[in-house]
Amino acid sequence: MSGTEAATPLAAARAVSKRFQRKPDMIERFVGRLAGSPPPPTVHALDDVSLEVMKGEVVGLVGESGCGKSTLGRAIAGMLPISGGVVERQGRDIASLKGRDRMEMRLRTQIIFQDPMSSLNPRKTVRQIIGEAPRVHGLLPAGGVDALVADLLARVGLDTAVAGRYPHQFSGGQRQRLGIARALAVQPDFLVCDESIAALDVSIQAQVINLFMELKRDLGLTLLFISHDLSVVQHISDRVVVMYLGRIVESAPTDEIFGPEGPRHPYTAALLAEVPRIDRRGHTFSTVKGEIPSPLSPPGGCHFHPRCPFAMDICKTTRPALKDFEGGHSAACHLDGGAGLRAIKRNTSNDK
Ligand SMILES: Nc1ncnc2c1ncn2[C@@H]1O[C@H](COP(=O)(O)OP(=O)(O)OP(=O)(O)O)[C@@H](O)[C@H]1O
Repeated sequence: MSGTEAATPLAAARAVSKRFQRKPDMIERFVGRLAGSPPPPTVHALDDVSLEVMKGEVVGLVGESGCGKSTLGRAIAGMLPISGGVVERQGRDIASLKGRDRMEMRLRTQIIFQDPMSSLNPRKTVRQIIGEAPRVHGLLPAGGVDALVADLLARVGLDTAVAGRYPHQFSGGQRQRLGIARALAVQPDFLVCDESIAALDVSIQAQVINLFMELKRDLGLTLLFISHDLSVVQHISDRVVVMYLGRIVESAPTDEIFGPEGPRHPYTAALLAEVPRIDRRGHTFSTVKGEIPSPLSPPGGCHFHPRCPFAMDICKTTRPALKDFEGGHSAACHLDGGAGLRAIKRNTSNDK
């Protein structure tokens, strides 16, 4: 470094930034080095995923960390560009919409994140946080911001007197309620709840789940409920969708997947086996073995085959199609001619 030597990292950063201002060609040289390095590896966070959510439905989306749940939720909410395929709302491709139509469609899907603190502006009051988006988008009711804020606070179970407070003055559960109130302020009909209760104490989790159920009932909301916790998903969802390494491997009504017939895919069975339940003695096949493979180089054929206790040769080479069965159940598995675990379960119970 020429000229004055920077004494602290901050001073050094300032000095570098000044040099860039004086010599813009240095930026070009820096970019040139990056461009010459090998291209970064590509992760296909979603691989030929197709998900339909019906109006008023609660869909639980489960799977191990990194399988693509959040990516799918964000893509549905229009927060992430997708490299192929479409996201449709009532038959309309949301990417094809322009101007006001596009904005209205975006507002109709809102995401509730895991950590409300990181998505609530700490410098703004509750009134500002809740009132901002509806004001910007011309969605304020006749009574103005105050009426809207009071209505939403009451709806999420908070005292209307807290409108002048800041996010740090609330507990974790209360902040999540604020996050929900802010989402509701733009009148969505579809909420993507991305691990929305994962950071809360168990007793608070139950309260927030009940709030989601009340909102669904009272406002006719549709929910995509992303969670690691299968017992929560069982409680809240009408349908369970299971993802593994960017693919949907099973989708079924909750009653069926948690009922006596159980899942058709060994991965779902392994996930379920890890949920402690007193009524499932003799129902457990295996627990999921080993680490989830790197999404940078997923295994060929069925991505789950290296961990599957029932893997066959075909599983190593051929991707199983997601096959539809009666009752709205679908699974992607080569077992039992594509019927999944059912034959093995039947044989196991006959042997007893
Ligand atoms: N911004 C990003 N840049 C690069 N890779 C990403 C990005 N976001 C996600 N990924 C990758 O995409 C894959 C899917 O990630 P995603 O967060 O959707 O999974 P997830 O199932 O929601 O995991 P978790 O339960 O841990 O949140 C992972 O391999 C992840 O590393």
